[in-house]
Amino acid sequence: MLYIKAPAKINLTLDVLYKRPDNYHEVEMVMTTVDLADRIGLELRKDGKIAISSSSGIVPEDERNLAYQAAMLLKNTYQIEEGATIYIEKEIPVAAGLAGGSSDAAATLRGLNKLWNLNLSIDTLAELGAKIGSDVPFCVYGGTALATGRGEKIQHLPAPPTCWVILAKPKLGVSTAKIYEGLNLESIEHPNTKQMIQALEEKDYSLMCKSLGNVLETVTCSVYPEVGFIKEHMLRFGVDAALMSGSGPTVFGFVKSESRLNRVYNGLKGFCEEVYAVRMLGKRNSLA
Ligand SMILES: C[C@@](CO)(OP(=O)(O)O)[C@H](O)COP(=O)(O)OP(=O)(O)OC[C@H]1O[C@@H](n2ccc(N)nc2=O)[C@H](O)[C@@H]1O
Ligand SMILES: Nc1ncnc2c1ncn2[C@@H]1O[C@H](COP(=O)(O)OP(=O)(O)O)[C@@H](O)[C@H]1O
Repeated sequence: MLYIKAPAKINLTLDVLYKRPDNYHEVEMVMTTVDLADRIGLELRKDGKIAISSSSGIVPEDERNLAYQAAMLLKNTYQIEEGATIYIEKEIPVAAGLAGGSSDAAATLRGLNKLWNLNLSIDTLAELGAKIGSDVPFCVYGGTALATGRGEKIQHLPAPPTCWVILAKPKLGVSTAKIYEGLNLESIEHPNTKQMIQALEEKDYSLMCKSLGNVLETVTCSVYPEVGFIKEHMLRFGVDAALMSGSGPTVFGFVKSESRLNRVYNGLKGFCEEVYAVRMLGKRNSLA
């Protein structure tokens, strides 16, 4: 069995520039991977079938699964006769703004590239990934990047300064499409993407904290007040900065010291079931 790690992402910034004629939004986002990851196991099948099984209980195990779509895309594009059984050990909360499905699809592309001896470059895998979802190309590369277009154009950036990341997910799932739809383009408060990039280049922790911003946050908070409630409490318990990731509902916060990490973690655990304390990953994925 071949195992591939599929890490979650967080959005350090998420800006929307305009709505495109194809109904996607033109975005500008700084994204980075964190050490909260699904594990994808891949096994060769001689019968040509793609089969999915998952530890989650809630993600679909058929053609709706993004890992299944990734496998079929590779199989059809390169006329592969072999198949694969794909085991998904789910650690990343589902529909949480952490790109769990996209990361599973990206890991499947990287893994099957090896299992089926395709020798495709990472850029080719990222290009294919864009056909599955806007976040898949970033997840193919991992690390830290500026994503533009509908999210599929990737420019690599330096890793963020080291710190702890606390993630808290209220008990609800969010539809990304609905949140983008709810955005009022006239009243957007744009984050300072350039300043965030400068913070990464200079490894300036406090500038990174100051530059966090996500235009979807107010939309999700107005539909789900729990998200704002969690963010408020995270800040009150002592994180240096906090923000909702992607379309939500997960909120992340940064701290430097382990003692503060414990205080925030324990405080949040009092009323939120799903809380994680992880490190940024920093490093980009290599080919499997
Ligand atoms: C908001 C973000 C931020 O990283 O992440 P999540 O909250 O999903 O993790 C992404 O833009 C989500 O990317 P992803 O989840 O891959 O989206 P897709 O499957 O491509 O699109 C789902 C739907 O979201 C809307 N969408 C997505 C991307 C984009 N740039 N503009 C959009 O309007 C469209 O309505 C689309 O039909
Ligand atoms: N491998 C997968 N893991 C998680 N969700 C998946 C997967 N494949 C398809 N999905 C579907 O994709 C939707 C979004 O899930 P996910 O990628 O976890 O969230 P987000 O887009 O908020 O980051 C869910 O409704 C889920 O049913």
